[in-house]
Amino acid sequence: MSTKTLGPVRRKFQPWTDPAAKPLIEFRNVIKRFGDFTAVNDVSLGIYEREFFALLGPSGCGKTTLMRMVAGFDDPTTGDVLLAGQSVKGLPPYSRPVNMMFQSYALFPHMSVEKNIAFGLEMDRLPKGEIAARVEEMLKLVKLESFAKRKPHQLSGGQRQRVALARSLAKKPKVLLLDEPLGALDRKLREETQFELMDLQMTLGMTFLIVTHDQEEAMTVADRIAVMDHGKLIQVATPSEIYEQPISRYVADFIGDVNIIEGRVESAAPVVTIVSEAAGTRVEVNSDTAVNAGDTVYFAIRPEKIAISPDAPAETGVNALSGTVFDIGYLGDVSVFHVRLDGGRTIRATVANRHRLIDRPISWDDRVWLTWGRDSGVVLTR
Ligand SMILES: Nc1ncnc2c1ncn2[C@@H]1O[C@H](COP(=O)(O)OP(=O)(O)OP(=O)(O)O)[C@@H](O)[C@H]1O
Repeated sequence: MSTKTLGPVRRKFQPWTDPAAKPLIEFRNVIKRFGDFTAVNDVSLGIYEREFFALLGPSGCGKTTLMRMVAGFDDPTTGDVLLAGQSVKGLPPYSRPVNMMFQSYALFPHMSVEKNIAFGLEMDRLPKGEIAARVEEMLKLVKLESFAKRKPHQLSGGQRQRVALARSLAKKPKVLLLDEPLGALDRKLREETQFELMDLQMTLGMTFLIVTHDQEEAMTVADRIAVMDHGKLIQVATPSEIYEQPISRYVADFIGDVNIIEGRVESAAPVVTIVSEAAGTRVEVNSDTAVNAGDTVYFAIRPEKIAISPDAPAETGVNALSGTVFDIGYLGDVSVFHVRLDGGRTIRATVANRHRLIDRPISWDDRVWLTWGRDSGVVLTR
């Protein structure tokens, strides 16, 4: 199975960078209030045909509400939602070219797998032959051909989830909305199903909008991610941009692990030099962030970008801090070293375990050096 981000076709798939491209789904200054509570706060966003788009954020940030307004279960209080350039405000769910698959999907327990998949098509009174052909196609797509006659209780959780997916795909909606679609699956199955979803989405050429609070899932499946907080879009970008160039501490912290060092800009050019009293250090960064001497800023660096060594660095021009190891988290593939700097604060550095760990070269209470280059971290102003 292939990941689409590696494919040559997918690599060029960036309609959001094309000023002539028209979004398939568009939110225009959407505000949604429930009483005096604002669940969605002035969201403007375009999602393009064939895009796999993820809404990511903590519980209650407004992800599902945003999606429900596409599906037609809710309408904006103000602003507009458009599908293919047409406002869908006021249109009932069944008149929209959209289908929504819920986490707590309700398969009909008394119906077989094939009946479940056929249900929507029968409601639409499609000819019998066409329904049979479509059901067969869907069963093949989700690899459940041999399970057609079973009832939902005779399936595993993952298989049930695939039936729900087949059911929501059967009507071939232009847009499929997935609300935590893999929530019920264990980690291994979840990861496999993520790749299946990506393959399906590519094969069918559909537009997928997924809601998740699992950042790894969003990073894996999505072409772009919107990180939300309190009803607002904080950053909308590709997974790698979100990870490598977060625009704020909130985003940096929400996606993956990060060390954040607060400091003051000592000089802004040609490299940004930050002095941090709390960390007892000076950091040099190549940065595009517009800052001025004297500004308070935050230096953010991912643990895997910090090298850890018992020896002081030989090179000049790298950032180097010394400290003492006070904790080591062994995660199998990587080890996370918690290092207390001489100034008192803690930095985490991750090391890939490329060899089987029998004796650790670095252990508890060891004195170590942490080093990184000028391009390894980012400067954040908020
Ligand atoms: N019908 C409603 N009436 C009142 N408040 C609502 C209603 N629907 C949602 N809310 C509130 O709006 C906010 C956003 O809810 P929403 O379901 O969009 O969050 P979410 O980001 O999807 O969260 P989760 O990850 O927990 O599903 C929440 O604070 C929720 O309590």
